Amino acid sequence: MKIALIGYGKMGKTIEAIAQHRGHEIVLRIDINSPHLLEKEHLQQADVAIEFTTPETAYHNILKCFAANVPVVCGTTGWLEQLPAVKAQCLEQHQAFLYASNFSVGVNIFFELNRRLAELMAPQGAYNASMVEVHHTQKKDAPSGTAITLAEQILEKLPAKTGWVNETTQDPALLGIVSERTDPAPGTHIIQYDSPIDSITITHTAHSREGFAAGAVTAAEWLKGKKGIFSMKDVLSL
Ligand SMILES: NC(=O)C1=CN([C@@H]2O[C@H](COP(=O)(O)OP(=O)(O)OC[C@H]3O[C@@H](n4cnc5c(N)ncnc54)[C@H](OP(=O)(O)O)[C@@H]3O)[C@@H](O)[C@H]2O)C=CC1
Ligand SMILES: O=C(O)C1=N[C@H](C(=O)O)C[C@H](O)C1
Repeated sequence: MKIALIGYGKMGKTIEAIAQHRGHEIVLRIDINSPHLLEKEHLQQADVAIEFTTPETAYHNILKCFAANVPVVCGTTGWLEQLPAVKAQCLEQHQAFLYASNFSVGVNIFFELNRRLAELMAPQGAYNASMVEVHHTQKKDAPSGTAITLAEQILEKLPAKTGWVNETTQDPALLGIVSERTDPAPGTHIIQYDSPIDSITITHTAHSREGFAAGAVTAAEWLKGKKGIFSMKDVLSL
């Protein structure tokens, strides 16, 4: 498969190594210094584009892929307010788009555990839910995209919580998400349910970026030749 890498930073380089190891060819490496490579005549060399850039640039890059008729796998976080517009454009232009706040198999299983745990906790008024996410100091967004996905799942299942805040809170109606930045930290997410009697904690710890990158390559392999809007739930049949 021919892959265009949009964003050639920590994730772009890890994806390159895994994709090449699996026999794929990287036909374009696009970073902030090579915006001309986002034009149709270059992008259409690729079977699929994998986009890991910045919150400010993801939206524009994805629309460039649609314009070139290239399916796009996107892992950039911190631009969720533009996601509905991207999905609308994808459908209108009959394109293919797969977004995940986290591509690792482990986190996608953790998402299922989180949903089920919140469901079990819904009638248990004695417990208060909270979250901690830990990432490296170069991370631009907080809370992490993964933390927002986890929070949305909890809000869907726990009627006691009506919103989330990116700090500790004494308000029982709010889910507090604490963001810690330290090095090295590829990504840790901790969900806690505390009562006066006991606590339940579930944790996912990434040991490197390999899981995210391998998942993104798997998603690209899966997306090639498809049209529509997809997620890792489709790829992993969860
Ligand atoms: N969904 C998931 O599983 C994961 C998502 N992420 C997310 O992926 C994103 C990237 O992470 P990471 O690789 O660690 O970050 P990096 O900062 O290491 O890489 C981002 C890259 O994007 C480049 N870039 C900036 N603007 C543009 C542009 N307009 N066009 C093309 N490239 C551009 C940057 O170039 P320059 O350095 O020159 O500015 C840099 O090389 C983040 O949003 C992060 O949260 C990260 C890990 C997993
Ligand atoms: O920026 C990162 O590094 C990561 N970002 C994603 C997120 O915001 O959730 C996924 C992973 O946690 C690493």
